[in-house]
Amino acid sequence: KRVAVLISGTGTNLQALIDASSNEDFPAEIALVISNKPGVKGLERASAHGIPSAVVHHKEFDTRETFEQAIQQHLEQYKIDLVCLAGFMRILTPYFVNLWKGRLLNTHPALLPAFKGMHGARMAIEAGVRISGCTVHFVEAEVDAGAIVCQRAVPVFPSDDEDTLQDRIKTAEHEAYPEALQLVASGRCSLGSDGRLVWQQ
Ligand SMILES: Nc1nc2ccc(CNc3ccc(C(=O)NCCCC(=O)O)cc3)cc2c(=O)[nH]1
Ligand SMILES: N[C@@H]1O[C@H](COP(=O)(O)O)[C@@H](O)[C@H]1O
Repeated sequence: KRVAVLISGTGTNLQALIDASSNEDFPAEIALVISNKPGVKGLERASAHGIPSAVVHHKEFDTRETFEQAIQQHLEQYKIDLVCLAGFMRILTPYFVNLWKGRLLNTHPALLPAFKGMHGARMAIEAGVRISGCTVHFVEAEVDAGAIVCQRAVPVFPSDDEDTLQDRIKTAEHEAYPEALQLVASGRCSLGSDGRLVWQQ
């Protein structure tokens, strides 16, 4: 499967997917990286591995749909089969989500359905939970609400602040995302028409 990874920043999850895909038994190759922000570290990671990349800057478009159409053109050009959001921070409209239903994954830095939104680690600290983690899920129009493919739990220590917890969560994501991509790219896991996860026996 040809995979495009959409980023907005440092790209440590992108790096984890690149590293996992370098094993020839892995059922996916990272064929394209798209960032909505120029000059981010994730773009350097792509070029360091000879992976084509593009910047589609959302501020250059009048509407969300035209921004997403520009992304779609790159995905078609590179014959992409699956899209992975990895720190991609723009909400996608139903236009894009419906084009990629069942072929669009995201990683969230909390154990969904808890702590939806931008600041999963911060909300866990504020809530005083003792366990948090990450969730890889299919992307639906409703934010952070798609069928869950993989989750990893991490402990929350009394000494933790948002940064130390976010770091531990990222380490868990770097295991969970390749596992989730493996499951979906191999066809082991898919999204049912009822929006629930389907496991091939
Ligand atoms: N439709 C759909 N699209 C998404 C886009 C990104 C992410 C990543 N997680 C995200 C979760 C929340 C946000 C957010 O609230 N950003 C501030 C507003 C930015 C903007 O105006 O665009 C961004 C990414 C998840 C989803 C999702 O679950 N469903
Ligand atoms: N949405 C969150 O943003 C972070 C992106 O990190 P990176 O992959 O760019 O290092 C990840 O923790 C992801 O869950």
